[in-house]
Amino acid sequence: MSEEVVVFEEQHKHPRVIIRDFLSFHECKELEFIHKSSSTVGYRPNVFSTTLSHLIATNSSHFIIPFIPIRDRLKDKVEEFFKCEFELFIEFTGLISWSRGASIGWHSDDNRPYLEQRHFAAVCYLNNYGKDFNGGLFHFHDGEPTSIIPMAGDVVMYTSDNRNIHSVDEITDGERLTLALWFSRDGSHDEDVKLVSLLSQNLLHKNKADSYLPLPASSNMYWFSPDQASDNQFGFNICWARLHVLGYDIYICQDSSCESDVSELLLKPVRLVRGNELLDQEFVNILHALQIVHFCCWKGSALQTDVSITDTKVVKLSDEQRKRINGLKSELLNDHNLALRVFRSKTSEENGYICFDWTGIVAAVAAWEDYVSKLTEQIHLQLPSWRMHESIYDVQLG
Ligand SMILES: O=C(O)CCC(=O)C(=O)O
Ligand SMILES: [Fe+2]
Repeated sequence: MSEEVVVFEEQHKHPRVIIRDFLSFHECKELEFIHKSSSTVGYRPNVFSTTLSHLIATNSSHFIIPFIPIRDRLKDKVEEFFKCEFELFIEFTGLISWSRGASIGWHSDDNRPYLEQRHFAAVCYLNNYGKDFNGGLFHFHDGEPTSIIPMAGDVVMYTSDNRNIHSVDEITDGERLTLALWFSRDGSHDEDVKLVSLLSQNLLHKNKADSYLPLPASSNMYWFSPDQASDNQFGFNICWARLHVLGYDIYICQDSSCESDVSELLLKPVRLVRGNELLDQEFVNILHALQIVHFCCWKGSALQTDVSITDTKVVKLSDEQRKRINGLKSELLNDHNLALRVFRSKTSEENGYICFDWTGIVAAVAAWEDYVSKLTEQIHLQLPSWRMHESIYDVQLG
């Protein structure tokens, strides 16, 4: 599909552009996979985010690779459209999802002292209004267009100043996902410098073989509470909840009965459970299991065809194991209905209830390993050039 650039009258008064089909279906789905398996609770109520520095901090630096060509293309387009070639730096890159209850009133994106460096914004829509979520329309206060209906693959670019005051309606259902970037003319706010330094510290001393297994951040970063301002004990762990809405339970393998610290629990090996079936396959921690399940959702039927399944071992869950699962669930998912309201997808197909089969998960384990090891190889090949230039870009390796 080729992109279509939509420009509007009074460009000088309201510098903005929409590009339809800027991202491919594959790019949207890959970023959705990364977000749903790596996000943390965000900076505002009912918002979740995945930043590049968070990916590095959780041993998932390789997930930066799919962002790189997209960032390059976005920066080129912003510079071309707003006529500032070679002048911009990327200030922030992040995947941001909003679920039921999230909204933002009229604002410009540079409206706080600590945001003054933001000169341009690019918001890419990764899923669809009406299908994946309801509510969440984008509005400009003045000029054309007055509203934007988010559609996967489209991007809106605008200056961050008060010529582009905008708002987003409250999400009423589902989860609205975007890739948001801000650009600055001020090189001291270049996020690449910071990211390259983090990558260097994280990757240089690591054993390549296990460098792609995820490592959870502190547990409060995954704790959703209805009232985020207070240290509310009600709510849920978002990793557990994302698996729960897809029909899975988590069995924590080592004896965790005396474990009171949730952070410790998140670091333990886990197994996946569905109904009274336990898959006889250990994942290093809950994030690892979450990645496999979302990888399976992403790849779907494409997985089964090229992997032969001979050793799918499923055992019956014992009463003792069920008791332990329920005990942990009452702690980590103490508001079950809230979790469903926040994460339940609008389409039951995506919730994985149709044609569920353990062989899909087993196939996903092998295919995921192949996928992440290739990304890891890429990051090790490109990092020396990034270090040299203090910039993250698509290195053409001859
Ligand atoms: O997600 C959108 O459509 C815009 C979000 C926004 O305005 C912001 O994060 O400042
Ligand atoms: Fe905004």
